[in-house]
Order: sequence, then C-alpha cells, then structure tokens
Amino acid sequence: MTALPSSAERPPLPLLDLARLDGAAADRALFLSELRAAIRRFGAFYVTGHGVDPAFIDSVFDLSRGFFALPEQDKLSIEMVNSPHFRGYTRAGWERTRGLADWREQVDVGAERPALPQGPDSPPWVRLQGPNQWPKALPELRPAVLRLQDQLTAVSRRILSTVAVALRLPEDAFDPILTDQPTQLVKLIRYPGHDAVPAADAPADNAGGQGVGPHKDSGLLTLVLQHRQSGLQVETDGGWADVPPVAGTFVVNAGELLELATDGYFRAAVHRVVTPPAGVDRLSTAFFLGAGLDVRVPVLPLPDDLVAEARGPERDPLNPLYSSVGENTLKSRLRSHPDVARRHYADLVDASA
Ligand SMILES: O=C(O)CCC(=O)C(=O)O
Ligand SMILES: [Fe+2]
Repeated sequence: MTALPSSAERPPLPLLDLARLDGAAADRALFLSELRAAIRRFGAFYVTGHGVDPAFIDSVFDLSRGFFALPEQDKLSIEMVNSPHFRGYTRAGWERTRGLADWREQVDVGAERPALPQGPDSPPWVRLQGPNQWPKALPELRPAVLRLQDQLTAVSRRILSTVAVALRLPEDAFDPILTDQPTQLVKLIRYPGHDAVPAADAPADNAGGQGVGPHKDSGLLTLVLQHRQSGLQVETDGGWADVPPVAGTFVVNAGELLELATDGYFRAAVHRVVTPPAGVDRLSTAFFLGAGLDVRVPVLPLPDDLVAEARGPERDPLNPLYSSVGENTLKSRLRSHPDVARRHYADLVDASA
C-alpha cells in the first residue's frame, strides 16, 4: 500500500492499486488485508489500476463543463422536478443535506430502464426506475455518460467481489444483492466558488461553505472522480481529512448497504464537500452502485473473528438505515430533493408529516 503522507495537503487515506490482484499470490494476499483495513478504518480509499482510460474521463469532464456552461433555460429543460425517477438537472441551492441547502449544481443519470408498472399495492420505490432526461443542446452527453456508467459499474462490481474475498467470503457473495439490475447512478457535479451569487429565488439557508453537507451514500459503493480542485473530506477519528484529487485515481466510499451487509464490521464513510474559494469552481463526477431495488439486504455470514469485531450498523435517529434497498434508496432521494418529493411523492411526504 502506498500510504500517502499525512499533512494538510495529503490525507491519511490509503491508495490501493487493483493491478496487484493480478500479481504474485503473496502480494495479492497483502492487498486483500490492506483493502479490508482501509475500509474498516476509513470507509474510503483511493484506487488506481482501475483500467478506465484517462482521456475518456477528461472528455466526460469537458462535456460536464460544457453542460454547466449552457444557458439556464437549456439546463432547466431537464430539471429534476419533472422526473418522478429523480433524473435530470438540479440548480445550486435546491438540494438539501442535513436540512441545509447544498451549494452545487448537478445532473443525475441512472440506468436507462423503462418505468415500472404501478398498481395500488406497488411499493413507492417502484417510481425510482424510469428513463433519464437528456439535454437537446448537448447530444454528445448521452453516449458518453452511459458509456461511463457501464465502465464504472464494471469497476465497482470488481471492487465488490474483491471486498467479498477480503472478508473471506466467496467472490460472488454480493451477486444476490446486486441482482442483474442494480441501482446505478452517475452524477455530474459542479461546485461554484464562494463568490458565486445565488439566484434571487434560491433557498437562503446555505450555511456558507456547504458544497454538500456531511452524509453517507445510500448504496454499496461509490466512486468519486475528481477534476482538479480539492474540497472532498472524509470524517476520521482524527476529524475531517482532506481528500484532494490524485491523478489517475478514484476515491471509493463504502455506502450504507455495505454497512448493513457486514453488520457494521464496515461503516459507511461520512463525507462532505466544502465550497471552493472565490474565483474557482470544482467539478466532480460520482458513480453510485446500489443494489436490486426489490432486495432486502441480508447480513452476510462473515467468519467468526470478523463477526466478533462487528459493531452493528450505526443507529442515527436522523438517518435510519433500511435493509429494504428500495426504501433505503428512496429515503435518501426524498430527503435530498424536497421539490421532487412534493411533486411526485406527495402521498409519502404527507403521510410522514
Ligand atoms: O463531489 C464529490 O467529491 C463527492 C460528492 C458526494 O459525496 C455525493 O454526491 O454523494
Ligand atoms: Fe456522497
């Protein structure tokens, strides 16, 4: 493991090279123990050797930059509030984390699947599945983002099967949770700098500097592709650690479903993004691998020595974890996007009020 030196610029997060899985057996075993230790301690790590072409990643960032530079009306033509499936564009200030407005704009793209039929007895989370919204003004976005989604799904699945082996489980241990239709989400994100002026009608309760507030991701694993600007931080036992961009790497975060599946042997990473300084903005692209919406996540049969170290999932009254994948996914979406919740899930929002 290349331990990055711990200082103001360099976080203590380990960097793991997936290419070591194809190397000598002794190093492979060492790799697995380093992987397990990294997720156990931080819930997060840098990964390299993932095989995704850096030129392709650059081209996605160029497209992302191009989308955010479009006239407001082109961006609003795919506004998320039009989609019961939580797909499309969200203006800066309209998403919320821990009750405060996040100062970032973003486009959410899920798996391209048809909307599911809904009957009176359908669980509400069936509404999560359905088509994406694509901007007419930037037709190149669709093929590039869907290709990225395919490639990052493959990388995430490979990391998950390696995590299974690191837990001394069969490498296909997560397959019944993932199913052949796992929840996939690509998010193109732009964080404006401190000086950017909020739109006159934007919610005013951004606490100054909340790019996105502290949270856990709701799925199994997240990959974060960072462009050039820092801002991502992971909570550690020593406080918030900076996780600056490192060329050629992704940041991997453990999500809530991994916390549930390991009965808290792994805890999901709590992370946030701080607003960039005046005069600069920050681009990132996150990929979230969830699970089959209709699955209930079991506690995996870990070896006894690991079970002895499992703390159970965290009990946070502000963030209950649901083993129903559909419920856990919908929980996070409704909380983050109250405008979508009011328009398309009024039955639930009213019922819980
Ligand atoms: O932009 C980033 O670096 C992280 C984004 C994130 O944590 C999220 O969207 O869940
Ligand atoms: Fe996140």
